[in-house]
Amino acid sequence: MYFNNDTFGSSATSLTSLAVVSFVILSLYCFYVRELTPLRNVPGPFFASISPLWLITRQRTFQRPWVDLDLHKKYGPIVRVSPNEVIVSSTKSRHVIYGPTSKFPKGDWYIATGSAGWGDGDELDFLSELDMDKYRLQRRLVGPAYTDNFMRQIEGNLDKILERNIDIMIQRAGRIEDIDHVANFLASDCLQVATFGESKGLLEAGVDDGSIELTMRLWGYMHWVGYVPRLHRARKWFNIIVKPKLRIILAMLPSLLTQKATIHSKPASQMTEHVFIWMRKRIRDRFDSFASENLPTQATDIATRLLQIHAEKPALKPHWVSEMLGTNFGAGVETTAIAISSFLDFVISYPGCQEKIQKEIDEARAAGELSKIPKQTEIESLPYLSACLNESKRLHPAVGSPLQRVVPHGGMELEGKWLPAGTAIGINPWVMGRNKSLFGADADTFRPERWFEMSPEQQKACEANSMFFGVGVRSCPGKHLAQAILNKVLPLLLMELCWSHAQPGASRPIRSAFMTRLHKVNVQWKKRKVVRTMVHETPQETSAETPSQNTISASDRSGRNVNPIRRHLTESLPEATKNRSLPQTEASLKDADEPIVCA
Ligand code: HEM
Repeated sequence: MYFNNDTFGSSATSLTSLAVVSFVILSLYCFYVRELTPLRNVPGPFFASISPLWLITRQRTFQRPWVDLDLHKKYGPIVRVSPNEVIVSSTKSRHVIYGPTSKFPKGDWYIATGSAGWGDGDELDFLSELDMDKYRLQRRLVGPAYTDNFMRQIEGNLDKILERNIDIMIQRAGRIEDIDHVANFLASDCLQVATFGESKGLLEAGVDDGSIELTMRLWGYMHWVGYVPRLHRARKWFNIIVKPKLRIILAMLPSLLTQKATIHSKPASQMTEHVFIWMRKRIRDRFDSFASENLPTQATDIATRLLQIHAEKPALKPHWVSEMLGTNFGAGVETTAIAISSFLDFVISYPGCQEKIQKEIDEARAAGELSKIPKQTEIESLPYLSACLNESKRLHPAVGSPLQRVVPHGGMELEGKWLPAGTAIGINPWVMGRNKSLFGADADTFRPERWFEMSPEQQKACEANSMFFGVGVRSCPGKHLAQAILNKVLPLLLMELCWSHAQPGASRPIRSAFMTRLHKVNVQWKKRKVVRTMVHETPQETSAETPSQNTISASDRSGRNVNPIRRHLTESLPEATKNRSLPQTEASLKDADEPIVCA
């Protein structure tokens, strides 16, 4: 082929013209989104204001909590993080966006957590649901299976698995373990027994059955694709073409492969089927029992309770029951595991903290206020442990990304800036948990003592602003379930075991993909030498009135305005123990003389 100089010349000219035109269009676009839209007055990084790519690349660092904290430090209480998105940090904004009278719907980010055309639109999928009438109906229907009272009805199931698991952990003392794995195994076993009354014994098997890996991968995808929801919606075509069974296999494939690799090093007896396959079988069994009217009248697990509700109120459709049961695992395991692991990590790291909690536990045991497998309500006899839990909840909430909402019709002014309708807006729970106006100048520090220094009003304000379980109408439906597990597991783990980091002095690395886990933090534990026997093991009476599940309560179960932490402050622990009139049984006298040390 023959080209003359004119051909080269004209194609070079047209390329140059194309580049110039593209540059001009891009510059005009940048100028428009940066300077002519109503968000132009909101401070923030330049690139964030012209393209969502800035935010997506930050998401891909898996360090979103630190990104948002740094942004607020640099730019103030309102920051533009994308052409159409801002984050805010004040308690006032929190009230406006998420409060009881809020009209802010969930943002498009949540589309990525939904099915993108998998189903027929009639699913129960709380996290991504936008139809508020349907949402309210579904929450009302499933509500009785998640109340604080019902959690006490299923407590026996939790006791059994915890008794077994703590024995296994004692046998494994001295091993180096990833704290995230151990916490996931514990949380998964607890949620299995709470849901179905039985567990496949993940902690005992000591291997990921694929569920931990799968959940991590799913969040790894959802947390960034949420910022390009069109991409997720495009999957609808994939879902239409590929049959549902094949889709499930494809979704599970990476975790099945990982599971195989892990399990090969284990004896065959320890092999364990994927939790989602296990779950589907249990759901089918329950429906079969239901069809043959073999359901027990007294529900001791959530599956039975939901089927009872379905029998009473057919508006709770069978597939909604299945989906809600699946939610216990999809939404419950990782979050509960994060709460367990971050609490333990803080307690190990804060000098003297573990010893102080253990002393408190021993004193409560000796006073007959704490069972060998702690009851949910007995957490009230552990004010210092509760204060530590409050600290870890505020400093390391499970969700580490802003809870995205949308400015409603008409727009509004917030933090002195005008935000047009449709602007995405949110507060990161990590940011609210470190709010200095609530927690003081040292809000970034883990210091449980702060909870003893607060007035009841201050404590109430901290409680009301907690975002640990989400906020308002869209707050977590599983909070009583999760809190019931935490109230039992945390005292038990410290009653029986002494914890330490495998590499002392190491930092606390996180991996945040909406769910914010500790990343590769290795721990060890030893059995504690002395675990006191309780004077009398009779379970405490349960009460309909319960303290708030978000943080420690400002009033006791009888309704008196007694803050257990303040009570703890006024009666210092040793004094409180001295004043208790302990029954002088042989066991209590013998225990009182023994030193409490870690083996
Ligand atoms: C310690 C454990 C848990 C923590 C820290 C936690 C935290 C949260 C948070 C922060 C939200 C709000 C998310 C948002 O607004 O985007 C939420 C929502 C949700 N949680 Fe939990 N959760 C826990 C356990 C559970 C359990 C056990 C279940 C099982 C039922 C559950 C089910 C859900 C569901 C379905 C939603 C969506 C609600 C909605 O969007 O309206 N969570 N959770």
